[in-house]
Amino acid sequence: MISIEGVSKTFGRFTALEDISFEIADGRICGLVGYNGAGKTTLLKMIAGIYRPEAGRITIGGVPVYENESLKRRLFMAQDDPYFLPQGSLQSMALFFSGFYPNWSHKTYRELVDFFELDPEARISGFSKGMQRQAALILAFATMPQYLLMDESFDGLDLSKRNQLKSIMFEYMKKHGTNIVISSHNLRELEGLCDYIAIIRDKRLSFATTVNEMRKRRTKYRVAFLGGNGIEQLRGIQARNIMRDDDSYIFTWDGGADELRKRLESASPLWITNEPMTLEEIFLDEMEDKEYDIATFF
Ligand SMILES: Nc1ncnc2c1ncn2[C@@H]1O[C@H](COP(=O)(O)OP(=O)(O)OP(=O)(O)O)[C@@H](O)[C@H]1O
Repeated sequence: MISIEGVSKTFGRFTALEDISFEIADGRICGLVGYNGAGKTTLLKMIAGIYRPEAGRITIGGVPVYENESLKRRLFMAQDDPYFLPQGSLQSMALFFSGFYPNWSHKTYRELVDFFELDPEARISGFSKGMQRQAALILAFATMPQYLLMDESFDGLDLSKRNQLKSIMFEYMKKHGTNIVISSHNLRELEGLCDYIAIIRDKRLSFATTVNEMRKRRTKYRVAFLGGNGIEQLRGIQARNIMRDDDSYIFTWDGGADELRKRLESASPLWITNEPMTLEEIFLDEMEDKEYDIATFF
């Protein structure tokens, strides 16, 4: 269990994160989501024990992680800008990591090198961005971490490699019941992968919940009105993200269909249907972006 209790982080006078609290149970794949600059990397670095929180505390399996050497050897953070030894190859990195991580598996390392078809003797700095990402992931999994923190790990990978990475994550999770936290600003990437989501917004935790609960929070409806127009009624019931689509409106609303039918009665709805929301739609709905009049920019 990863437990984050009232955690804040400042850099000089700048507050990056404020009073974050949530728990990630063992065996979960948690998606840490937020826009650019939301504080995802900062939080991951605190979970990894790289940064010390100014307030609050983070424990893993009940013990604090900061300056906890033995815990850090069972945990791996696959950074967005992975570290490699200067002039390092996969082989030299494997040697380097095998000395630090007691669970290092040379078998897993060899399997993954073959799987990704990378040359273990080549200089990693000569690899493309996507290949460097793959090299970092090979090393990450070969340390056989009990806790795996992944910062934007899908970035730079092509579609087939992304799918392969998802399969590897599932397989690793199935065999080792590890705890994986993956940050992303792309919910589409996390669909079908994560069973727990934490959203950071304006330096604070917006919410952290299971994906099932998240889907129950909000429903996307489609409604058609007799006579075509019902926008005022929809605004009146605080429908969100209202969009017109031919003769119907699509919007999100927090309540159930029966209640909605009752609330819209005066506008004579012809029919009301609901549709499943993707994680991305729930995220965008939650973020409620400011509206800009882009036409005035130029
Ligand atoms: N070492 C640092 N020194 C000063 N400010 C920092 C430092 N690291 C992060 N910040 C600031 O903290 C905020 C959060 O940054 P962070 O990298 O955690 O965001 P992020 O959610 O990972 O963003 P992105 O999706 O763009 O990678 C940003 O405003 C950033 O400028």
